[in-house]
Amino acid sequence: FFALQVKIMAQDIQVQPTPRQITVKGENMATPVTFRLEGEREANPRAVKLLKTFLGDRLSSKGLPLYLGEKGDRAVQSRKRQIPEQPEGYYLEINPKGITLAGNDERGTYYAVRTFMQLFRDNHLPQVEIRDYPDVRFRGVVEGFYGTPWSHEARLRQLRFYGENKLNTYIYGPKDDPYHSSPNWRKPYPAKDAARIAELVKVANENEVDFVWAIHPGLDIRWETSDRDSLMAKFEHMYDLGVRSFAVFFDDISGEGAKADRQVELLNYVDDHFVRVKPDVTPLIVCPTEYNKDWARPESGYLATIGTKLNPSVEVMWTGDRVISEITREGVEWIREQIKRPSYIWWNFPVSDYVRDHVLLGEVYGNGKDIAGSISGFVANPMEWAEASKLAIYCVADYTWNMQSYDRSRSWHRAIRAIMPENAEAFTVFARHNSDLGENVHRFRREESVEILPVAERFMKGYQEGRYDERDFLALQEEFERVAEAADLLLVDNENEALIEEITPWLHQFKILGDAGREALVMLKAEERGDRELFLRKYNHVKALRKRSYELERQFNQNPYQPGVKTGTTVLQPLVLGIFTEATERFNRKNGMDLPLLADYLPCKLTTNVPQLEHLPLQVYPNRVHLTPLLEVVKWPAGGYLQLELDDLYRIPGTRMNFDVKGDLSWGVMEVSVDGENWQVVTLTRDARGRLNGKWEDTPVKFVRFTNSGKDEQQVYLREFYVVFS
Ligand SMILES: CCCCCN1[C@H](CO)[C@@H](O)[C@H](O)[C@@H]1CC(=O)NC
Repeated sequence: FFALQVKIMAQDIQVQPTPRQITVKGENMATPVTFRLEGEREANPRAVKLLKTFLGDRLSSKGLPLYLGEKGDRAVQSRKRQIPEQPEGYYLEINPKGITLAGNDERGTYYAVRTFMQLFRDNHLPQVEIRDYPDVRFRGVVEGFYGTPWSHEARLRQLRFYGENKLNTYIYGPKDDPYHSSPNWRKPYPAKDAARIAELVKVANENEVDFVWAIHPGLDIRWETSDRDSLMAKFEHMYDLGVRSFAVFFDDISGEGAKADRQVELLNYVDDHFVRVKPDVTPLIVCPTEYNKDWARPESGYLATIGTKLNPSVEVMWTGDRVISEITREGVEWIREQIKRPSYIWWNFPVSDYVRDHVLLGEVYGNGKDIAGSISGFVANPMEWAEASKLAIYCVADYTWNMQSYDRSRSWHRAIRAIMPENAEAFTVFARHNSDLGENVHRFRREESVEILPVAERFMKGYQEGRYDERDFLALQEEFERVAEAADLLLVDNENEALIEEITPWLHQFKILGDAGREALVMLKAEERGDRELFLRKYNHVKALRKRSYELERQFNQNPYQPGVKTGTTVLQPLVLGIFTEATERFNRKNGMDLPLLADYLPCKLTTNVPQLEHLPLQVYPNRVHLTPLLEVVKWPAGGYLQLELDDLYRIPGTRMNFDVKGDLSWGVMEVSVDGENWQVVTLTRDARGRLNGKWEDTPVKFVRFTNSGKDEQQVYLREFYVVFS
């Protein structure tokens, strides 16, 4: 019986991340009024500071002894053999005779204190022994996305969050910071920015987080000593600001900067003459140009060069089989062969810079639990929404510390309670329906609205076949009510204002979705009862809600890629539209009316034979359609075409393309057609900014296409491509 009881008690002891081994040694004990701290002179000063701040006036020269220190320190000598050998491992013991917080190294001691703080209750302490250490050596976040870099305050909050969750790495690499990338990577930061970096380093150290400063020189680096010296000088400048961990990113570049042997020569030089001569700099990290298997070209010999010529101590990053992909055992073993070392995973989730109208709040899943042996690091690339990214980051902390015990749902629920303790329920409802990305160029998808999906599918099928289960109807009604409630509760929440500020546009959209869902269900019942007056009232209400939704889309989160605010796109939005459409069509038939359906605006079909454009989502507005711009270079083969087919005949008062091409664009031809057979050429003029503009005011047309009519493949950036209709 006792063993069972002990087991139960071990489970209700919540430590984050999940420790490797907890042994309950007896009943809970009363929390001592005071503690006598032993070992503070030798122990990790950051651990001492954290513990003393936490215990405050419970510290005294009398009271229960609390032994703190690293393996080899006198204070924890008697427990030396209990301390795990692994880096950052620790041993924690609480019993009526005393408390021991002993690290295998300084960071281990710090983590023992963090665990102790989580176990602490004012009136009782569990009698436990914990032996714990992380699976993955380097764990954390790479701020490596395109878009608005995180604010200084957001970064400070992140670093404290990492300290609480035993993440030990933050890589600073925002693509849109001109001093990280071109054109100013050669220049020192202006004083104000430099001071902020120095403060980040200080706070990172306090939280036992390595602040890794990354440089992204590849867009315009010249393989000469002058640029090598510029890079060394910049690293010295960052060293003077307190940075002790460095990275060089060669991702998302082409041309000269992408040459493997040149990159390796530079990296080995930096490793030999900077990293290894400084007394306290951690191993250099590189992000290779071929950073995923999909982009790896064995014939280029790029990875082979990295594997055979790059100093073995340099860490090599990897995003998996594709730019955005789940990390599998097979995948990490493949790359390990190529680069002759474990890979340092750069996981492109929850980054959303290619689906900017979505927030990604879903569970962290799909990565192997058996990959720890083949990787040296695992850092997540987050969204530009720092607070909202904490949900996934919390789960990554859990997963990378103790893979075998990682439970995606338990971790996700704990993450929500950690981030929104008061409104955990409301935030859970919101996060459940804001997790998928929708159609996107990387074709990476996540589950969404998992619980309600079977009910929604069963109900819609039943409704269309003329009989549905009333219980399903009520379940959907309840869900839409929860959606509306959650939105309002979160909009007035003040426990995490920074988070609410980030997601407010999505909360407004979520409220509209909840209201529209409830009203569409009332429409359905009114139609069944033949209550014309009520039906028309609710019909008009849903249309008004739809219009408000589109207005929000154009007011918030405007960016040149995926402007707007999408929520519940995978299940709830289609469900509302489906109910509204079916009810309205029935009403029209029964009453000889022709109430228009929700103008989903100008449905427009894209067809193309350019591989990278095949799954491009369209941004459709009442009289315009935009192609989603792409971050990566598009290889447009000779004869490659892109065609838009409209639902009717329209004039085209304007069309614009920006391919960010300095050179000749005569290979590009734009044509229009009424029937998709006979085409007329549209005259294109190039404006001062190199954009191609055209229009077609003659006979209305149904098709627009753009073709590479030259004989060579063209490499362009799809910065902007839209067509206006009238
Ligand atoms: C132009 C390359 C498109 C891939 C860009 N990926 C991410 C996803 O959009 C982006 O956030 C990040 O900068 C990045 C580059 C990358 O993954 N490097 C290892």
